[in-house]
Amino acid sequence: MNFNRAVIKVGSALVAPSRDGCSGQYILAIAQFITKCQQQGKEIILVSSGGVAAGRTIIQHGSPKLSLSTKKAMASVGQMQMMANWQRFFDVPCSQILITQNDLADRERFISIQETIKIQLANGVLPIVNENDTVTTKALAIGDNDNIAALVAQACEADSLFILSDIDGVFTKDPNINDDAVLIPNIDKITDEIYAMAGTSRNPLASGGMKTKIQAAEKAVEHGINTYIVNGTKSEVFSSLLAKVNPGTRFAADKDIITAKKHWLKHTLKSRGKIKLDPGAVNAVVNKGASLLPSGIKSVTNRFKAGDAIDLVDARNNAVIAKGITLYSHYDLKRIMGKHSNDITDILGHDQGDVVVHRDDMVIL
Ligand SMILES: Nc1ncnc2c1ncn2[C@@H]1O[C@H](COP(=O)(O)OP(=O)(O)O)[C@@H](O)[C@H]1O
Ligand SMILES: N[C@@H](CCC(=O)OP(=O)(O)O)C(=O)O
Repeated sequence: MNFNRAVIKVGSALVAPSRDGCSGQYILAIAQFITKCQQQGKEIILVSSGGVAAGRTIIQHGSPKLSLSTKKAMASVGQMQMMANWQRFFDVPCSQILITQNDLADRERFISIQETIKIQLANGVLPIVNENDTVTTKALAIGDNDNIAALVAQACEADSLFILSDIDGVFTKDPNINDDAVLIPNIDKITDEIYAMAGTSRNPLASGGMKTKIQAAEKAVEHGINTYIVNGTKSEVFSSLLAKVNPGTRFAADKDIITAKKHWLKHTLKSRGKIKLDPGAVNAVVNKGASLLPSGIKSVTNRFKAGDAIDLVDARNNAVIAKGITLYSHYDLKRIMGKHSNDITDILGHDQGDVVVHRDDMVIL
């Protein structure tokens, strides 16, 4: 359980336990844990939820089910309260980093976030990240900080991710509604069976429940990041972590780490379209590690630009075999599909290179 750089994700229930403004009830023990880690020379990045719960008393609301705009208004005012609440427990300066899915999906912005965090860590700052709720739309929002925390852990090359919630870890079913639920201390492989155990949250101000925590763990372990889901309401949990004892559920990091870029491509970028490949192209891409040439493309679906992520589909059975970044738009691809690479310039009047999807910009699924 050794770690040098960790992302710690703190859920709404810990920041604002009564769902009405912030409290120090659980934050104090978490802040003490972070301080002890920092004193041992470890680097910590905090991902904190709780903006909506913290701002709930300030924005008027009628029904218990809040609209997206009301939640955004709460989040933006609650963010100030939440940051102030954290800062009062630290002597080190805290920084506020608000990000969206678009920021993480754009390679340049991803690198910008990465550089900012690294410089702050080198200067003894505690970065505190949350989703920028004001500017997100329903379609674009990652919508939960569990997944954001996994992506941040990847961006700042953390070796561990701690997801602190109001529950001891992953149980065989939701323990809040099933008395016979049993805690699973170690998960070596995240299977459909594990996902089937994970339910939603009963807290209307939280977003994901256990499902998004498992998704986050899957993203993180695949990137070589050990992930823990532990109970942040129990101060003894932090003594266990400092004593290198697992107090909750541990997901072991994948030994076969895929590169940062492929991880970003697979998990963060949304596919904008699909192209169907003939058997020769499928074989070349899947078995020979080749780039995709226009000659192997049989059809193009949806509208997309050069630089977008698209699905590569086996035309024989419609199975998605890979995801990659296309160097050509749907419009250009419709004109060069099935053609030899040497003919691209003649057909289009320009060319972006011989290949449609380069091997380095592709992940096999
Ligand atoms: N299999 C499961 N194991 C543990 N908790 C589960 C499970 N399925 C659903 N849950 C629920 O997930 C909740 C934690 O998620 P959530 O409320 O979103 O926390 P946070 O606000 O910390 O992100 C638990 O309180 C529990 O009710
Ligand atoms: N950006 C939102 C985070 C919502 C969220 O992910 O909540 P949770 O499931 O408690 O981690 C907020 O600050 O309230």
